[in-house]
Amino acid sequence: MPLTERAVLRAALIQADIQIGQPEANRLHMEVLLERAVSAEPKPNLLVLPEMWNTGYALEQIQELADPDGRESREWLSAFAKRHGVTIVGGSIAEKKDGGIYNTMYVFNEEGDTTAQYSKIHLFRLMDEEKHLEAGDEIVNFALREGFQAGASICYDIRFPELARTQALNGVKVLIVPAEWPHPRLHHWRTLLMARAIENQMYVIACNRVGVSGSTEFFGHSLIIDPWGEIVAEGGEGEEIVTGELDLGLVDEVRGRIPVFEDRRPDIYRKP
Ligand SMILES: NC(=O)CCC(=O)C(=O)O
Repeated sequence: MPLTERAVLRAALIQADIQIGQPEANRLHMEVLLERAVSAEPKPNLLVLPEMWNTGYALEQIQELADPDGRESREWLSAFAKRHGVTIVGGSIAEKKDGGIYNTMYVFNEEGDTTAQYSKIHLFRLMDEEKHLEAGDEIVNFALREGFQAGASICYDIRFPELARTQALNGVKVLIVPAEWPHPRLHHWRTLLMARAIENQMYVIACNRVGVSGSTEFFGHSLIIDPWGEIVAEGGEGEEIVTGELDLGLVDEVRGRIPVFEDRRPDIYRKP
């Protein structure tokens, strides 16, 4: 679908490798990649990092490695957002809070203010998350631009269509998904993200890590999918910055073309 003169948002997804259990090395590496992203022409206005970028899945040591109240990660991301005048969806980090560890996303606006905080609500048993982490219990939406609401979702969350649908019903036009999603489930990753975009007629922006951790290989394939289900950008399997433009008018246009939200029958869905 051709872009018109309408407002666009330029997104850059930081498809990075992550060193397991090395928060300082990971922050320094992310800084290099973020600097590279903002020096591109045209400059992006939205940066998205992958899931658990500070520690990776170092769950056995997570009590010692997690960032207390996310303070260090937040200070650094906030300063970066303000310095470069960009919005940052800070992937997620291992955050130590109230005696537990959460898989938490922070969002910063162009002034560096925190505009949202979301803790992953569906913990992934195949990677032992439920043994070491606490689940969040709140759905989080936030404004990226006036009239352009985003919904937070982390990795495994995309297997639960109720979440994205609830967000769409509450005005969300773009779903943002940091991930650490490995082989051999590339087909699931691409299909689920595509389905969330098409069924909810929303943009989906998903930033996955690359690299190997123990016997687990992460495949990247970060994606920007438009509300019609077209792929705007897709990464390969190596480290890279995946960029693409979001046409802020396209969601309403697609929702007008096929009026899915008007044709829903919630009265019937509730019947046993
Ligand atoms: N980090 C995750 O939540 C991984 C989810 C995943 O791999 C899946 O298949 O679901």
